[in-house]
This record gives sequence, C-alpha cells and structure tokens, in this order.
Amino acid sequence: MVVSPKIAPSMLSSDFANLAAEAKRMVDLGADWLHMDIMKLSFVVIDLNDTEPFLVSYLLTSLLFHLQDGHFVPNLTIGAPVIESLRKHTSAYLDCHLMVTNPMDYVEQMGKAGASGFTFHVEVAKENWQELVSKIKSAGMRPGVALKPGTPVEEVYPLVEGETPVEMVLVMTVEPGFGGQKFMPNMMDKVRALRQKYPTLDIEVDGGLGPSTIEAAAAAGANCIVAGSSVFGAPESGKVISLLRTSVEKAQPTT
Ligand SMILES: O=C(CO)[C@@H](O)[C@H](O)COP(=O)(O)O
Ligand SMILES: [Fe+2]
Repeated sequence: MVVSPKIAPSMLSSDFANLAAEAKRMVDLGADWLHMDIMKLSFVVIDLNDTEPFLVSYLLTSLLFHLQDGHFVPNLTIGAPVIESLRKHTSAYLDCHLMVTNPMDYVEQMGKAGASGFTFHVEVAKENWQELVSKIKSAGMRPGVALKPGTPVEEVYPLVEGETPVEMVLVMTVEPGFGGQKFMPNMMDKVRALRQKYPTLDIEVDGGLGPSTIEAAAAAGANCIVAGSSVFGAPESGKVISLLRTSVEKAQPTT
C-alpha cells in the first residue's frame, strides 16, 4: 500500500439538524474523515420596499460584511461555529474544504474551532499561498490545496514542492458550490498527472463520486474520496463506504 484510502462523506448532504448524530453514524459505518464544505454567500436579493427599516439596516450591514468575501460560489453553508459545535461531539478528522475568496481570514477561527484539515483553493491564493500554508500549520491544521475544473493542474505543483508544502491536493470533479452534481471524468487526467509525479501524496477527489464513478478515480490514483449524495442517499450508506474503500485498495500498487 503506497497511500491509504480515506473515505470522507460530505456532510453537506447530511441532515444539518442532526449533525452530531449524522457524524457519529458515518464514523460508525467506517468513514475515515468527515468532509465539511465551508462556502460563502455570493449575493443577497431583498425587497427593500417591503422590509422594516431596522431590518434593512441589519441586512445592509451583513451584505457589506459578506461582500468582503462572498463571491467564490453561489451557496452558503456552514462556518467555524458549526465546526466548533461538532467538535464537541466527535474526535473524527474534520476535512474542511474552504470555498471562500479570502481563506486567510478563516485560518485562526477554523483552527480554534477544531478543524483538522484546511483546504483552500489555489485560484484565490496565488499571491500568498506560502504565508497561508505556514499559518494553517501553526494553527495546528493540515494544509491542502484544491483546484476547480477549469484550473490547470500545473498550478498546484509549486505548492506541493514548496519549502512549506501542502499535504493534500483536492481535485474538484464538479464545479464547486453544490452537492449532487455529475462527475467530470476528464478531471482524471489531473489525478493521473499528480499521482505519477507524487507517489505518496494524498490526492482527494470531490464531486459526483459513488459506486459508478469510483473505479475511474481509484484507477487514476485518487486515495481520498469525498462522497455526499451517494453515501447519504443510499439505503445502506455503510455498503457504499466499504465499496469506495475496496476500490481504492484494489487500485493501489502492492509493494
Ligand atoms: O465541495 C463540494 C461541492 O462544492 C462537495 O464536497 C460536495 O458536497 C460533494 O457532494 P456530492 O457530489 O458527492 O453529492
Ligand atoms: Fe467539498
């Protein structure tokens, strides 16, 4: 075994009202990591004519706050307070995927909240990735870098080879933003290129993974598998988790 499989159910597809119980259920069914998608709202539509003045002022203040960051993806999910609450209920590895435009702003709070891995997007960290990676490590988290489908894989090479390297590359196999989308098989070229160059690197795939797509991802060399709708939507989630693991194990070269 060169790299060990890490099966990471995406909690984006879980019942948010029962997050702690859902996390325990996944760990009991064999999950190695819990994948937490942290996204920021892109745009707010409000009808000002029909709104109380105090609410208008509150909404405008929030909107200004959001605009400092929020235009990476058109969705709003969870943040550090939820990670902090969940951490009280589980010791599992919380694999946090930050879909925000200013990841640096979140390092300290995510570290304090109890995040285990902090994966930022290369598209928004071209200028400051070295400082970002150092801060993530100092905050006690494992740094990872993600790339969107349209981003060439070469863009992450310097981050893997840097003096303070990232420890995981996350290849997006759908456009970031939502669960339940269709897997993009052509992204496997990126995974193959990464695996050939870095035999022991953790390579994560995220988006549309499940029984019908895992073979392609595992054969290309992915070992960390994020799966949301295929795991939570299955009648027997544990069977899907085991199948994902077996596929990764089978595809590994034996040493
Ligand atoms: O980062 C994302 C979406 O932006 C993912 O982590 C999804 O949550 C994966 O969900 P499925 O495609 O497996 O349903
Ligand atoms: Fe994700």
